[in-house]
Amino acid sequence: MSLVEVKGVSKRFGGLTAVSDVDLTVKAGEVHCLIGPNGAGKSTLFKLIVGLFPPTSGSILFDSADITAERPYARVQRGMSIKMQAPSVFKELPVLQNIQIALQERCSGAERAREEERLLDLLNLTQDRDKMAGALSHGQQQWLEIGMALALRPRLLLLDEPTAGMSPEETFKTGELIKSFNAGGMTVLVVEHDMAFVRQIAQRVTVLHLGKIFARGSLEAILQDQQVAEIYLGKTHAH
Ligand SMILES: Nc1ncnc2c1ncn2[C@@H]1O[C@H](COP(=O)(O)OP(=O)(O)OP(=O)(O)O)[C@@H](O)[C@H]1O
Repeated sequence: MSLVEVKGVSKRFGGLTAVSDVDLTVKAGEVHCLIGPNGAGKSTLFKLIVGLFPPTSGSILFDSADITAERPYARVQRGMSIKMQAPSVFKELPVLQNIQIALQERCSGAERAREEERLLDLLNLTQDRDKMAGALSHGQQQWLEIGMALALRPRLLLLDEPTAGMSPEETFKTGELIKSFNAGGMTVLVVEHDMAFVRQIAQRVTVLHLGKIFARGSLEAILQDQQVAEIYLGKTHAH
């Protein structure tokens, strides 16, 4: 079953077509990675799916409902949760309070207390619960923000370059974290540059290039495609 269907979507900024007639399906229960060289249109497509931009043309379905005209908050209510590229935790507040803010809409009382503990444990932040979020390492801040996105118990978790600025160890831990959410049934769509990370987590991959779908399938199949290697892999190391 498809959870997200992007149908013939384009996005133009003045004379520039950032996303051009894209069809993309994210199946329920999969980890799907969106890859491609700089400027390929990945972040734009991501923002179209979460409703931060309206498409110039085309439609977007979530769980078979047409959400093309819906605002981001309505998409969140349907079960989407997003983590943008730069961490945006409340740095001047303790870790626990960041989690509490994220949970306040969904639960209260004893249930909230249980959820706080579950999330802190999942993110490996139990020891750091009273630290100011701004005092955490960059990787831990990214995890805290992923935890805040998870507080909504989304059906679809959308992550834009979740490993940006992370050490290889932090990147690996992030991959294991994503795999554990997915094992619990969550669908995950990730924009990512780091191919080792994509290999660690992706069940299916879509390659964007110059705003168009260039290839899709398993990472193994895509890596055997010479053209993908030329347009993407040759450049990714320079990123
Ligand atoms: N708000 C905007 N206004 C005008 N042009 C934009 C806007 N957002 C993106 N673009 C342009 O659209 C194209 C695609 O950009 P986008 O950020 O989606 O690519 P990307 O694949 O995410 O790149 P990167 O890997 O560098 O983040 C680029 O040419 C970019 O300059």
